[in-house]
Order: sequence, then C-alpha cells, then structure tokens
Amino acid sequence: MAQLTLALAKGRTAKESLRLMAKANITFPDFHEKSRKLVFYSEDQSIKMIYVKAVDVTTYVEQGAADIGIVGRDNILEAEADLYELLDLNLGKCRFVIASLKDLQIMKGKKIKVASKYPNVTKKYFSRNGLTAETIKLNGSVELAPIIGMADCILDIVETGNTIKENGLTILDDVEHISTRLVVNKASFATKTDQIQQLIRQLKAVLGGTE
Ligand SMILES: Nc1ncnc2c1ncn2[C@@H]1O[C@H](COP(=O)(O)OP(=O)(O)OP(=O)(O)O)[C@@H](O)[C@H]1O
Ligand SMILES: O=P(O)(O)OC[C@H]1O[C@H](OP(=O)(O)OP(=O)(O)O)[C@H](O)[C@@H]1O
Repeated sequence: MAQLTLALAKGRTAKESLRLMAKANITFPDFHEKSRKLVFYSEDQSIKMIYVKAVDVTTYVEQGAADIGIVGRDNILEAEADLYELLDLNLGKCRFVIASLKDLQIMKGKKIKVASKYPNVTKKYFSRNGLTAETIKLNGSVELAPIIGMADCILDIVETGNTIKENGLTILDDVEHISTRLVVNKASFATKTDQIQQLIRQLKAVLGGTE
C-alpha cells in the first residue's frame, strides 16, 4: 500500500493529536517534542508525518504535498481551501467570538473596525450579518486592539475565557464552534481511498462514539 503523507499542526493541539493516533496504534517512535526534525515515520512506515505550523496545514494538503492534515477548524475556515473535511477529532475545542470593550452598539450603515488573526472569517461574519467592517489583521494579542482604541471589536478564539476577562472585554456574539479536524486532499482521496478510509475507521474507533 502506498504511504500517506500527513501534515500535523504544531502547537497546542499536537500532543493531543498524537495521543489520539497512538490510541489507534499509529505511533511515531522518533517523535520528541524538543526535536528539531520536521519529518517522522510511523512505526509501520504507512504514514510519513510532516510537522508544520497550524496555519500552513491546509496549504500542504490543498497543494497535494500532504494527502491528509490534522488542523483546527479556525484555520480551515480562514484558508477557504478546496479540500475534504472528513472527521472531527473532538479535541482543541474552542470557539470564535466577537468581543469588545463594553456593550458596543453595532449598527447597520456604520463602519466597524475589527481586529483579527482571521480576516476572511471576519469579513464573512460581518457581510452575512449585513454589516460593513474594516478588518485589521493582527498575528496575536488581538484583545489589545479595542483597549488601545485601534479597533471597535475583535473576532478571536475563546477557550477558557480568561484572556477576554483579564482584559476587560465582553463577548457580543458567538460565531462558530472550533475543534481539530482531519482534512483530505481531493485527488488523494480518489487515489488512496482504501488507506484513508482505513485511517478514518481506526480513528473513529478510538473516538468512541463521539462521532
Ligand atoms: N485557547 C486557544 N487559543 C488558540 N487556539 C486554540 C485554543 N484552544 C484550542 N485552539 C486550537 O489550537 C490551534 C493551534 O493553536 P496555537 O496557538 O498553537 O497555534 P497558532 O495560533 O497557529 O500559533 P502561533 O502562536 O505560532 O501563531 C488553533 O488553530 C485552534 O484550532
Ligand atoms: O479563552 P482563553 O483560554 O484565554 O484562550 C484564548 C486566547 O488564546 C489565544 O491566544 P494565544 O495564547 O494563542 O496567543 P496569541 O495572542 O499570541 O495568539 C486566543 O487568540 C486568545 O487570545
């Protein structure tokens, strides 16, 4: 059987993703969190894993450089990539919200300044609500933007709610639930159907009826 290339998102969901695969008997013996290596092979050599930035996973998969990817729905929505999203791994759970300093009055016809790491998601949210928004792209510490008066509100991820709370912001709206997903390159799904379906079955079995 041909080998599958998997792009795994580095960062806060990597450990849990690897733990889930290990439960499904897919282990990467050479993988160590502190290793600087970027390519790892599963014990049975059936999977070649490339360890990449979360924001880049969909690019590797869409380009066909990886057959499959494990990445957060936040990055999938932002990338608007042409790929299949086939399984919810039920980890990395958080949500997209709109938050501002106080009860900001969002009015139709008034242009709102929104800071976000996710400009595409932001534009879509405001346009489907019939609102006009100017998006300011940031790469982190997004909660700062309303505090220093650079934006009226933010579209960002909330998990525990601590960051929002500690910076005196309030949630105005829930936008979308996020969790980590398995994505698949469309051509790979046609040519490596059996391997991909086998992997999905293995993962589903250990997700224990949560799918
Ligand atoms: N509290 C959280 N904040 C951000 N992402 C979270 C949180 N909880 C779960 N996630 C998920 O974890 C993924 C990876 O988050 P992480 O912060 O490691 O990546 P990143 O934002 O791309 O990293 P970097 O700080 O290098 O830009 C996110 O894309 C999201 O799906
Ligand atoms: O609800 P909480 O549990 O507080 O988590 C949410 C925070 O975590 C993320 O930031 P991250 O830690 O990735 O840092 P960043 O600001 O550099 O993106 C996210 O952008 C929020 O700021």
